[in-house]
Amino acid sequence: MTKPLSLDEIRKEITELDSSVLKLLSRRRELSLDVARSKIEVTKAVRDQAREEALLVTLIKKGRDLGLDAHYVTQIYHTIIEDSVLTQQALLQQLANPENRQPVYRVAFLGDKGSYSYLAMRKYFSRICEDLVERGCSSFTQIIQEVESGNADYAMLPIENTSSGGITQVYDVLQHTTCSIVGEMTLPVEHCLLTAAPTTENQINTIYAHFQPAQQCSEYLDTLTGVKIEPCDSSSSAFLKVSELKDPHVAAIGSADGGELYGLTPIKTGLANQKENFSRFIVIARKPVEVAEQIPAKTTLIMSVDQKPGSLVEALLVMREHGLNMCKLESRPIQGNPWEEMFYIDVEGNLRSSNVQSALEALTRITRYLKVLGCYPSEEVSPTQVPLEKLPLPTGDNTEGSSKTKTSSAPLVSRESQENTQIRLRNVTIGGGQFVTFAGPGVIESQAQLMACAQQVKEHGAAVLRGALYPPQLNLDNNLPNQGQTLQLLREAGLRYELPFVTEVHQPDQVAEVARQADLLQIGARNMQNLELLQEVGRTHRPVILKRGLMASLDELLQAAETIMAQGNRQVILCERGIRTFEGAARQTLDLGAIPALKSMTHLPVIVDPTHAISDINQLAPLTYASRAAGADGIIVDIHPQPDTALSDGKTLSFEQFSNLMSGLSA
Ligand SMILES: O=C(O)C(=O)C[C@]1(C(=O)O)C=C[C@@H](O)C=C1
Repeated sequence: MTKPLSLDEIRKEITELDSSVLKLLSRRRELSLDVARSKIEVTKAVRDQAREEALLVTLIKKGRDLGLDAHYVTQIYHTIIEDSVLTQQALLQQLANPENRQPVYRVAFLGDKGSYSYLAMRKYFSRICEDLVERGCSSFTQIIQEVESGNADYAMLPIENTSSGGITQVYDVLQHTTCSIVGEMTLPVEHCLLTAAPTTENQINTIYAHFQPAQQCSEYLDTLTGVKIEPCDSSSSAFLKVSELKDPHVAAIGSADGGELYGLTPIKTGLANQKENFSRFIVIARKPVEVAEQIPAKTTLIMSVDQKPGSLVEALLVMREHGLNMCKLESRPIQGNPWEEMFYIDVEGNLRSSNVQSALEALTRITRYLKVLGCYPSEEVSPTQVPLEKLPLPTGDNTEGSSKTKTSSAPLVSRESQENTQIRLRNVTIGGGQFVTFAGPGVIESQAQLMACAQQVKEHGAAVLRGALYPPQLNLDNNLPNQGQTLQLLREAGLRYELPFVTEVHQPDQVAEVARQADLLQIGARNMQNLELLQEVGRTHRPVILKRGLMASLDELLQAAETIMAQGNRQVILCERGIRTFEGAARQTLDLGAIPALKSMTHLPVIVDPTHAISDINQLAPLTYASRAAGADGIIVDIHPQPDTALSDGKTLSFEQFSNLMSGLSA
């Protein structure tokens, strides 16, 4: 028998392997630069998602043969491809703007080392130059002045955040600057509570924070009592203050990476109101840049229009007439002209292109003021997803040619009112023709059980993680995670496996908190006619799965959907889950006929949950295929590492059975 390797020997081999991986990554980067050069001659776009998809399919297959799971391989290659795209874009931009090339740039930003602007600046310029001279500033006006006066080559300015919205002071300085926007980047912002001395959260009585992070964490801060919030002019000055005080009662809000530069340690993470908290930054320079044709470009305009009815609409219609997608519209008061607004508009398009040029000509004729703030490469590299079926069946469109039923007492849900509703959850579209699988434990029992299920969900190409929050039919004394813990577990699993997640709401007072964290809400069959719950869910912006009541007619289901939609939330997914009949073989009878019937009555997506309508788990796959054949947009299934011990009251698939089901769906 060979002697097992010692820890030192294993580590030596790991280090050698990692060095080889780095060499290969460096060679891959060189090759992507060659690809970029080859694309100049043929003016081919940098991004080729068909090629990415084919590559991912090959790599996932190869990975599986080597014992690597699909999620792991996909995650790594999303990062590698993103790097490849951004590296190619940086090269093409340099070639398109040779006069801007310098080994060292001077960059102005808010705060000092460790601020979010500092982290964004380091990340953005790492691809563009060899070194940076950092010019930390104490205000946005000072930052712009640094560039306008020639003290800095560039400025990095935060422009918007997914929790707190547009950064109005930055919009205001842009109204008067002579500089141009030449770039953008998005940074994930993970706010933490950081301290300099060993302590616990409940000992903290003072928190130092910049206004923006404090606003983005307002819901967390509102839960604290007797804690003083000390405003600072940047996150880095908050770090500095806390590092100087070294007091166990004092903390700062900021990023873990930034805090580390000041010797601070995070004692709590994930403080932001939104679970996915991102900030977008813009890069400013004295002169505009050209954007290479191979790169997706954005153009930012500011304009003011006449103070008469319809002026803004007329201006916006110009974008539509020229086929320009507008990805941002903000307004700010015009300084010095009370009640007059300046509109900031981002459109997807290159300033040099004929449609942007002719749109600008048309706008010049109908606006009072119009200025291009800049045209710059779009840095959004959305990850390519490999679809479950390489050739998806057009399941969502089975209603074509069917008579459009008028549901007169439910005008919002009626098929007459519009074409099929499609609901987007990150990269998943429900109701768009693809059959979507929702899978996960019926009842969340522990972190290990949920993580194991989430791993399977991802590995087998299901699109949404499901997990029940409160099992009302179970005794809650038995150490199950409570509502807060369950949401936290789902959030962790969703983040780790990049899966949107759905969970059930039972009472109106749960809705706001669940809607803050989950991607999708679910109303159970027994609550289908709970008016207050329907109305509360209708007031949120989260899509909702509405299950048909055990004894509800299709009209009653549609009335319930109408109640939700009447409150403003138009993102309703209907779910057939079996109804009570005289047949006692299973708890309920799946009404397959409801699928095409609903499809002819409403434009809303329809999914199926067969969990309670089978007497044996082997009946689940045939009903799933039948649901797809009948035109359903998706299926909900329960999975569990040990189905025999599952606390869920429905029939549950083992991982192996789930794997077989997913293979059947992709065949
Ligand atoms: O093959 C290409 O065309 C590339 O640009 C390379 C690459 C990659 O890194 O694999 C990068 C971007 C494209 O979207 C597709 C693939």
